[in-house]
Amino acid sequence: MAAVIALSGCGGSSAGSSPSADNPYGLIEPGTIRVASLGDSKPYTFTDSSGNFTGFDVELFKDVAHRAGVDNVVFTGQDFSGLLAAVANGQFDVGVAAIGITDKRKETVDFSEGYLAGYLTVITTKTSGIKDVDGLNGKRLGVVQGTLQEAYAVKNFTSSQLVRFPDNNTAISAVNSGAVDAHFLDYEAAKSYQDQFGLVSAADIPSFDAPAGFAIAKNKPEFKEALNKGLAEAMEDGTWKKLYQKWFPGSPMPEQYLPKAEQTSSP
Ligand SMILES: NC(=O)CC[C@H](NC[C@@]1(O)OC[C@@H](O)[C@@H](O)[C@@H]1O)C(=O)O
Repeated sequence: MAAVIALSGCGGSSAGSSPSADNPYGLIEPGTIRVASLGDSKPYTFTDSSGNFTGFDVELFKDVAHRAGVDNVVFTGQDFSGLLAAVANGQFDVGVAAIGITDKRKETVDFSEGYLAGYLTVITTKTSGIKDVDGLNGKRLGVVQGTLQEAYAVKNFTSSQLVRFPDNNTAISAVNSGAVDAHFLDYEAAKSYQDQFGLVSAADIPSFDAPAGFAIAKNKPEFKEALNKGLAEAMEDGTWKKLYQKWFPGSPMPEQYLPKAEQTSSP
């Protein structure tokens, strides 16, 4: 006898609830923001030793949510490949995980304004002999399923054997065990794994055309507007800069997210 699972009536469209007076952002549960995130993309989004989610993206989102009037923010770890679908089908109100904004992804979800533009990085062991992207020819390259790295590698690293992983931790274990020769992930996460395991960077590929944004279900204009307003305030009052310096010390700082008075390049 198949168990009949009664879904708690949350009304509204399949992607969470429709906005109403007591639920202006159309959240699944009024007053709570449910966030789909990742546990192993340090320092963007990761779980610390007590299992709490933290990192640049996490702290920036919590700041923005506070500015939007919501302080009850619940993070859940996901595989990256299922994250956008889970937001699109209303399981979560938002995806926060250094998710690059692309037109392809906009077919599934909507995005806030961008809040972080950086690089995609190939990391490898000191003994692999891989010193640049040409060194990837004939080699086994790890990618996390569903990432921009996967899409880029399929298009550009056609002489490599791509090996798909559910997350960075399993991919890095494969690099360390020699099951793959290199892994392709985000710059700051790469730096974190390099420090942890003595790995080295072989290539940094700019991804400025796909800055990270908060992913939300389509047709949630009130929620999107509140997130964008909070992001703009956090950038203008220097909160963004403070978090960037905390989580990415020493990294070059993109100017476009600094207070207007500190932006030197012409508009
Ligand atoms: N957390 C992940 O594994 C996401 C991997 C990958 N992040 C790319 C990105 O959003 O990372 C932060 C910034 O460097 C962006 O420029 C970049 O596109 C993606 O969106 O597919």
